[in-house]
Amino acid sequence: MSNLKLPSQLPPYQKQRHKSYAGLGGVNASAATSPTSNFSTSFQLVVTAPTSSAIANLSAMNNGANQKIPDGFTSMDHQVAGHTFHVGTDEIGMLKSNDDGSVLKPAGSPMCAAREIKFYEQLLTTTDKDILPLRDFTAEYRGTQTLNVGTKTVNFIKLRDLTHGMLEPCVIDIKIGRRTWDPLATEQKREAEESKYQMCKNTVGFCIPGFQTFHIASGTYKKFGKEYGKKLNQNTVKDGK
Ligand SMILES: O=P(O)(O)O[C@@H]1[C@@H](OP(=O)(O)O)[C@H](OP(=O)(O)O)[C@H](O)[C@H](OP(=O)(O)O)[C@H]1OP(=O)(O)O
Ligand SMILES: Nc1ncnc2c1ncn2[C@@H]1O[C@H](COP(=O)(O)OP(=O)(O)O)[C@@H](O)[C@H]1O
Repeated sequence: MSNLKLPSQLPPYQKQRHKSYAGLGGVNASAATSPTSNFSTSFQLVVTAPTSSAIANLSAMNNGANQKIPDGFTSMDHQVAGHTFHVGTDEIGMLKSNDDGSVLKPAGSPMCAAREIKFYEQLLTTTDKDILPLRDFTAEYRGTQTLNVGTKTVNFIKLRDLTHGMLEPCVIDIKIGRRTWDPLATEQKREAEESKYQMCKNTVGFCIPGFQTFHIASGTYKKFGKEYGKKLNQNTVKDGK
């Protein structure tokens, strides 16, 4: 019999080992584990849901360039995929709030933002027994926040940082599903999506846009990006090599 015990003060996301879940639309799952704490695995899921025009208007502010990380925020240390913030370029990416440590994700295109926000808002109030279990697989939603970034006004989705409190988090972003394009996607987008991660998506039904591992012996991280993930196949994906 094992005498290993979970520390009672760990937040819920560190107590659970979750399964992955495939939803109706596109699904991204980010998992974070820390090699220096027992049983600390969590998943963050982003499930797309139908659009809403009110939310679409909110995110419509997100067009254009920006050059500066707003005061009170930093770029994310442990981001393994998705859009990243590059000071001096037009690219807007994830931010981390200095006050409560929340992760701020740029709301993106109006349609994607609307779906993502609607999903999180539905999840707060739903009584649907098919949707409720997703709460256990999803980062805590903390609303939206509008920031002035350079000369632009940008809307962000605010989430709890799944790596919060972890000293050396190992993180993986898993994109679930064979089909990663939207029913309303253009032919061009559809073709682009179908040409990526083919060997994984068509066989195991998911792909890995990025991950990082921490090596205790050397005290360093190893990061693997989307170009690495695109080369994985049904065999190599098992070990990530
Ligand atoms: O070009 P890539 O390879 O970075 O593709 C982006 C995707 O990254 P991936 O390679 O699938 O991990 C990326 O996927 P994630 O959001 O990272 O899951 C988006 O699909 C992105 O499209 P959009 O700009 O949000 O409309 C995709 O961008 P587009 O090239 O379609 O504009
Ligand atoms: N709640 C979160 N906590 C910690 N890291 C996160 C969280 N949400 C996203 N990330 C990090 O940001 C990356 C991009 O997030 P994702 O939701 O996939 O964005 P996008 O939809 O732009 O691809 C993930 O790979 C992960 O590293």
